[in-house]
Amino acid sequence: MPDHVNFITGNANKLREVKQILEPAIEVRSQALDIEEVQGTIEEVTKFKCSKAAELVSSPIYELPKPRLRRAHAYLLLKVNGPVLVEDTALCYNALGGLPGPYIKWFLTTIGHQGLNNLLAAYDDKSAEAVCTFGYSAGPGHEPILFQGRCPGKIVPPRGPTDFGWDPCFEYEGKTFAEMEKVHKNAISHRARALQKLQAWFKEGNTA
Ligand SMILES: O=P(O)(O)OP(=O)(O)OP(=O)(O)OC[C@H]1O[C@@H](n2cnc3c(O)ncnc32)[C@H](O)[C@@H]1O
Ligand SMILES: [Mg+2]
Repeated sequence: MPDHVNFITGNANKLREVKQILEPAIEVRSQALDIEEVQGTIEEVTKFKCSKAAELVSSPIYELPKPRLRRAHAYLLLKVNGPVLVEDTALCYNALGGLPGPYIKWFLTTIGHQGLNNLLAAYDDKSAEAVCTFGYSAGPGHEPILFQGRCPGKIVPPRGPTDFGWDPCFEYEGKTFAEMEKVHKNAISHRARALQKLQAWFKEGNTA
């Protein structure tokens, strides 16, 4: 297992949840970079974001794996790119064939919680899936490896605190994500399910 990951995100709530799930076993370092996001499938969006992050990020060389540390004094000012971890979150309505999907951020920003409900006004089927896709890249030129977690639920009028995205509108087993204790959400969420796969992959010895 690596002792840390470098999670690139501009979203403080995501970072908090990833820390709560991975630490203390794996330290979560972070850089807030605004990474360009392309159109495409959930997987394509995450892969592009991950490759871009690996190119853009730069860490001081003293964060390199131990063997390189020996010459640290001479190279303290050098920078390296990657490895990086990124994540993209989608909210997929079954009645809408998976939309808004990876474009949920723009829908939420533009039409808000009520709008997210109104989109389904013409349908009886209010079911949805929260999808979290992590991308891990060892550095520029390395193909990102994806770890995806899905959580089934349904879209409801907002209930609970409004501090994180669409949490108030996504109900899972009778409670919206916003109404749940954080530990409860972090045990069953799309993000938790994706991170379980990442943890299993690290445990197999893949530290890249
Ligand atoms: O820098 P990045 O990591 O891209 O952060 P972001 O906020 O831009 O995140 P996304 O591109 O993945 O867009 C996902 C949208 O869904 C929201 N979101 C992500 N995870 C969520 C969760 O667990 N519960 C509620 N809303 C969430 C988030 O606030 C965004 O509006
Ligand atoms: Mg984003």
